[in-house]
Amino acid sequence: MERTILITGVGKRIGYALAKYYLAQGHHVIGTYRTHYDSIEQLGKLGASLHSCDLTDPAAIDELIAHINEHYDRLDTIIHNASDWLPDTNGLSPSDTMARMMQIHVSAPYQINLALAPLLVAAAKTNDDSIGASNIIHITDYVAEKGSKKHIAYAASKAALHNMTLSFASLLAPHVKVNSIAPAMILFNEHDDDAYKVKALAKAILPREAGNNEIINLIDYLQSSHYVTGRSYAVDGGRHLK
Ligand SMILES: NC(=O)C1=CN([C@@H]2O[C@H](COP(=O)(O)OP(=O)(O)OC[C@H]3O[C@@H](n4cnc5c(N)ncnc54)[C@H](OP(=O)(O)O)[C@@H]3O)[C@@H](O)[C@H]2O)C=CC1
Ligand SMILES: Nc1nc2c(c(=O)[nH]1)N=C([C@H](O)[C@@H](O)CO)CN2
Repeated sequence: MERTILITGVGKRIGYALAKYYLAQGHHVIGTYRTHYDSIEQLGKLGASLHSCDLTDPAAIDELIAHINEHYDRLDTIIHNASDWLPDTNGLSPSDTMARMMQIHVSAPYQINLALAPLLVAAAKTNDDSIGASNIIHITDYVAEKGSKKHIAYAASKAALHNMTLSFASLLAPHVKVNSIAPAMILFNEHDDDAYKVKALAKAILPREAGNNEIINLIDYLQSSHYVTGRSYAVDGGRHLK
């Protein structure tokens, strides 16, 4: 069955991998991006519907929502992937840092979920029992439960994002399942040096750079489930046991 899947932040890394995967599986992908990389051209050639949307701009989010409501009568899955991993020492004031983190990771998903929930419900009501409910997936972070000395505002916003998983799961049942995915070491960044990599890998009892497929496979499972909602799934190499 072809799903219509909205993914935020498809320009690179996990979001780009998710978009490519679901396009290859024959689904219709609506992707949002901020920076127009070559990857956006690639996704367009693969059939994705792509929308520039800076999630710090509520008006841009309203435009995205209006477009989706005008052109679609159903949504099967929303994946809130877009994120800014902003350290506390970043040149902005503390209030601007926290406001930015809460806007991108909490306010934007909140605005999108409330506005597009009717499309998710509409899809679920047309699905036969083998497909079941629609899905919202919030990609949070291991630090939502642990905190972070260097990314306090980021971690707090990801914890708030998970709290919204609880609220939206209660609000939208039984037509929409809402779950969090809390990753740890999925992909290094290009600027990560060897010393950083050794330190980061040592934090887990399964010391590895997990890779995109850990997230893809879990999202496939969550979409296939008929009985999982309001939960967080850790993808973190057993960091809590170190
Ligand atoms: N990579 C990892 O190991 C881990 C990842 N995660 C989470 O997984 C998800 C994906 O991670 P990853 O692929 O590494 O993320 P990246 O930081 O590499 O990319 C995130 C995406 O979000 C977009 N984005 C950032 N700020 C904004 C904004 N203001 N408006 C719109 N889009 C924006 C980026 O666009 P642009 O390119 O324009 O900046 C980019 O496409 C995130 O939610 C992240 O927090 C959690 C733990 C570990
Ligand atoms: N938006 C992002 N969030 C996070 C990233 C990232 O690259 N972009 N990376 C991490 C780290 O991998 C961390 O989990 C391990 O050092 C966390 N969040």
